[in-house]
Amino acid sequence: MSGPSKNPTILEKIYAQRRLDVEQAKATPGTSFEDINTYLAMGLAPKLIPLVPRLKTNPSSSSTNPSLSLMAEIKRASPSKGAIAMDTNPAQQALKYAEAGASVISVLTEPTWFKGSLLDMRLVRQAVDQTPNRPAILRKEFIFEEYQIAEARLHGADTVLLIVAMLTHEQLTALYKYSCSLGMEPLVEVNNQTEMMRALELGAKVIGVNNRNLHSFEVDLGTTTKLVDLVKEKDVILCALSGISGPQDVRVYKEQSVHAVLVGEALMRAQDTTTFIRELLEWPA
Ligand SMILES: O=P(O)(O)OC[C@@H](O)[C@@H](O)c1c[nH]c2ccccc12
Repeated sequence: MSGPSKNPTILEKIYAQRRLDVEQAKATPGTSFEDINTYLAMGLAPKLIPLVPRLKTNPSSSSTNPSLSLMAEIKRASPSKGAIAMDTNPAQQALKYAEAGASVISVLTEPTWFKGSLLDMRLVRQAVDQTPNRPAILRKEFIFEEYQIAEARLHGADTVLLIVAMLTHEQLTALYKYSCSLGMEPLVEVNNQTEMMRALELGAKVIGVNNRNLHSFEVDLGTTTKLVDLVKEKDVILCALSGISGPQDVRVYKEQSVHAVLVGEALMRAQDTTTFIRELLEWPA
């Protein structure tokens, strides 16, 4: 990302803070990059599952009229909404997501604006570990260094988010390769046509279109729709991210052959998570 600007956007602010956080973690005895690599080499990271096949199965995928897959997010708070669900227990919430049929559980690990942590992600992973056909765990984070990817793997992630808008071509390529080398196909996030072209050039197999512009916070569900044609006939799993609140939103994406939706706030606020998920995706009871 370009240097500090006078009126930094929220993405720039988070990025600047995350750089400091990562420097501190790397300088802390016990969590240096060398330590993390040693732990990984010792085989201390929990076993992973591959993202692509997991995204292709959901409670309706064997029916004649299959629905989309769900990436369900654990999100306590956000910079645009403030507190969302401060008292929700991530492990309990994750179990509900798993039992309802989510393919992926996304866990925000950013502490300052999203009030998340690596511990949240680790406990989510432990909670769903023994569930049948467990969901893949996504580290939802602002990633700019290999260190954060190694950390994700050690703490039980199966995949990580890479935000194209935040990374130079060199960074994006290196981080994508590194993540794949650890067995994790990343979710590559784009917000417009130029970014989509970059994701495709990279060879990304799972691409998420963020309907929320991370600089301005504006949400437009049509952002995904506009980019659908660019992945037609390609071996890419296309996911719509952000601002999805009801079955009508999902139905539109289904008609456009979007493969998955990532939902945070609406799930965190739902009174009855299980029923909400079934209705949202129009899955069989
Ligand atoms: O809560 P929503 O509107 O359903 O959105 C979820 C998710 O898409 C959003 O949390 C998100 C998408 N990309 C991100 C990058 C960083 C942090 C958060 C995000």
